[in-house]
Amino acid sequence: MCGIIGIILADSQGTVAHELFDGTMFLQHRGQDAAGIVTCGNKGRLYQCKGNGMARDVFTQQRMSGLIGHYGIAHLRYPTAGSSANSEAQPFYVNSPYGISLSHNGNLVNGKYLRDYLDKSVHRHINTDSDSELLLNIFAAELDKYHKARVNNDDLFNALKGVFRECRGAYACVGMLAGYGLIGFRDPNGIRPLVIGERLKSDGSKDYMLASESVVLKAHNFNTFRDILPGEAVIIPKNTHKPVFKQIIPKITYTPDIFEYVYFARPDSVLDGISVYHSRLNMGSKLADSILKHFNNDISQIDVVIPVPDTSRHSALACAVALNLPYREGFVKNRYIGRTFIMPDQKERRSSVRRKLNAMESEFNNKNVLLVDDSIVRGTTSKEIVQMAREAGATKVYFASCAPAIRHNHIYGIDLADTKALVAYNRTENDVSKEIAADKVIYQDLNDLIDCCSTDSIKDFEVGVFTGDYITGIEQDYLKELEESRAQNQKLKELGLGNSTVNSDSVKSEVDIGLYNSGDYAH
Ligand SMILES: O=P(O)(O)OC[C@H]1O[C@H](OP(=O)(O)OP(=O)(O)O)[C@H](O)[C@@H]1O
Ligand SMILES: NC(=O)CC[C@H](N)C(=O)O
Ligand SMILES: [Mg+2]
Repeated sequence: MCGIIGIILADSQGTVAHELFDGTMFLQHRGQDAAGIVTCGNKGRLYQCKGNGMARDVFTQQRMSGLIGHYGIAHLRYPTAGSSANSEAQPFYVNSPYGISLSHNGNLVNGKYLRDYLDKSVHRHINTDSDSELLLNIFAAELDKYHKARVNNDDLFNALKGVFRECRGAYACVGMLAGYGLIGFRDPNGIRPLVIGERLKSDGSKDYMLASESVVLKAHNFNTFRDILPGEAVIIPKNTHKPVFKQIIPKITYTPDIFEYVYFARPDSVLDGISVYHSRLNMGSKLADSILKHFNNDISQIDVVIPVPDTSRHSALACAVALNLPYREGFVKNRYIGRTFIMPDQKERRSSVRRKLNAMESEFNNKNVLLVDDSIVRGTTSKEIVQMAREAGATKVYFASCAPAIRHNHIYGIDLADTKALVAYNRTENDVSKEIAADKVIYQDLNDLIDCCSTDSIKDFEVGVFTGDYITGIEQDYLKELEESRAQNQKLKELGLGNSTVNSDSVKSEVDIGLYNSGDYAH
């Protein structure tokens, strides 16, 4: 899913890097693989610090001290295209034209076409397998068409029109044109989120921030904010320091990815006017209805509702209240282990569940427990958790999911390339119960989930992961190629070649050209 941030301060002598760094702390849950910041100094020079790792490890004090300038962008990466090579850490940069850097959240689904177009028609060199590098180069190629020494807002908006025309898929982006200012834009279906806010200063001037989630804005006192709309762009030039909004192309749909509400986003964010927290409470209450149905309205055989920390906590509580059953925190979460689902490989994910969650016997011993999680995806967590509940003495273990069964790829920003890895793939509910060794598995109904998130203005969501119908459609063979490339990356990683220098084109190397994309230059 990735997290993106852009900030421009009113004070042109100010330093933005600290706030960008602080902002990444609020979006770490969106990407744990790589982090990056690029700032722009007064002479229009860009300063960069990026590489693989969590934000706190990449942004050391020493590296941060070199990030000069009052505007800049940041990125937290959860790889969903290409590989997890250092060279694919974002923001990406191209020096021509004008010096552009870009942070992208989402996935393009017509990468093959874009790669071909960039190569054969506009002759731009692409150095990695990242779709974000393609997007940036499309933008650069569009801007190049004006053959101008200096561009203006209209040129930028027109170039974005070209981006919207060429790029298919999900993209919420913040970009920066060296010496010019900040840019933000969102795909015409509004699949991935992007919020803009302002912070009024005592002298009447304003700072501006763009971010994936409202929680970052609130935390930094950017109190007036709104969502960038599908197909809309904003430019905040450093000279005028006034945001200029433009609907670049008419919105096609307004269909945010429902998985933001199920799992991705922080509960204290409001995205597209929908409170993530409230949607999760709704999911818990609605799930109670399905549970009652499954038990023919007799839940006397359930003693206690227990959440699977972290994400399902609020839903599980609402579910327990609706069922009039006790709620207990039977699993203690180790706060030093990050999200397991977005870890890059399965072995790591599996062992992390046990390191992350520990069962308290007193809450399980001789009890029939109803475990509630936000979703069951590969089943890594649920399998382990059910077993832990039994080891802790549970008599019966029922497992309920706030999301419906996941049987399809998520193509807009979740690393779920291989459908066969999904525990519900080609399996019924009963099969899934057997697979995770639960006594019963209960899923939320899709229409109920949609109801939980709907508002007066947004009633449709991107739900392809549940239905296999994707809002943008996909390029022929896209899924097959995605599966193949992700499988190959996985194999290389298992062989320990993911970051090596072995002489093979398919190996992602630390020594991919480092001119603009190395993470280590700042040591
Ligand atoms: O079926 P799986 O493949 O295991 O995926 C689903 C699980 O992964 C996520 O937890 P995660 O540990 O990533 O994050 P959380 O702490 O926010 O719940 C999610 O909340 C589910 O618990
Ligand atoms: N999860 C995301 O948004 C990833 C962005 C981009 N597709 C990448 O893999 O770097
Ligand atoms: Mg979880």
